Amino acid sequence: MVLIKKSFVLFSPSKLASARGVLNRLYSSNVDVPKFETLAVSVPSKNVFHVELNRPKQLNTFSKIMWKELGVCFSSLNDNPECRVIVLSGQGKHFSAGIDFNSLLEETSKAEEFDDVARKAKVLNALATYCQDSISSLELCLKPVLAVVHNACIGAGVDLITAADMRYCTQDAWFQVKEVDLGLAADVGTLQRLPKVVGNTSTVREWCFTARKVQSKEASDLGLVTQVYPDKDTALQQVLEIAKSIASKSPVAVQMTKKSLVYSQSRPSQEGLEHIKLINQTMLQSEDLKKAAMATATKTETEFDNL
Ligand SMILES: CC/C=C\C=C\CC(=O)SCCNC(=O)CCNC(=O)[C@H](O)C(C)(C)COP(=O)(O)OP(=O)(O)OC[C@H]1O[C@@H](n2cnc3c(N)ncnc32)[C@H](O)[C@@H]1OP(=O)(O)O
Repeated sequence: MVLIKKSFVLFSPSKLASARGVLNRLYSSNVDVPKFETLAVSVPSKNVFHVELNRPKQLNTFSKIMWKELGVCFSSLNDNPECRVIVLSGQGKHFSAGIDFNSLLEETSKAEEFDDVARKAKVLNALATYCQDSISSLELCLKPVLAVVHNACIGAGVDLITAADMRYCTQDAWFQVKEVDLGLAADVGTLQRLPKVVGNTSTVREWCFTARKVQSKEASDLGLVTQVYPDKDTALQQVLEIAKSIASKSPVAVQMTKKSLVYSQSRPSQEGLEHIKLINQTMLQSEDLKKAAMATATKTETEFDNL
């Protein structure tokens, strides 16, 4: 039960959730919200979009259509001026149980239609590209992506969250780079991004070579997640507050910050510095700089136009 001090009214969590749902629909009805079969997209607060993996019965496993829709979703949110920040979570019992085994078998068996190794390889290369592009769409999207993980986050789930900007989780969350147990080397981003996210190659290699479960505390201690919350509702509420704070800032500043961070993460500092100079020779002329500087100097609030 939650006490709302001003009116001394007691609201049950279910009433609060339903009030949140109403607000959610209110914002969603006024803006352009993409619709998908495997994802649920809503707008819980101004300029904040919430993308939920929406295959709860299948434990949010990655099917062919979900790979596709993730790419389309993040690309369309990148282009949507109303969207300034994205919260990513999963519906149902688990965040994600990784790739859908049935879909993996179906797609890899397409290579068997050919006798020749080069033709088979071309089919499998195209499959990896399809999945890689889906995951990379989070990184290419200029709007910060805040992932909220609960319970299991396995295989492709880890690929997905390591392409997000920030990660948060619940106490019951656990992570597993499971691919070696399936006789695979992970190939859609974990091996490239996880060592950079965590910054500890020895431990990351242990996770990848042993496929052991990494519990939320270890994930937090190692920096895979920024914060551990007691449960999913609390996690979503708190992360939404962080998202709202980001959404209130200049979208020019936020998006160019992401562009520069992503560009610089695998390049020498000097190249990153040249890159941001080129960006800012334009962006320093934006009205956002004047507005933000004035608001800071006068200790007032300001609003920025969508970008
Ligand atoms: C080009 C390639 C690109 C990407 C490659 C990515 C590789 C990966 O993602 S590797 C990881 C693959 N995933 C797994 O190995 C997860 C296996 N599942 C589990 O460990 C568990 O099921 C669980 C996720 C921990 C959930 O446990 P629990 O809550 O106890 O539920 P279960 O009873 O075990 O499962 C319920 C139901 O779901 C089926 N299922 C589970 N995982 C998958 C899956 N990945 N694909 C398809 N189906 C899955 C499970 O078999 C059960 O089915 P029933 O019919 O109800 O028995």
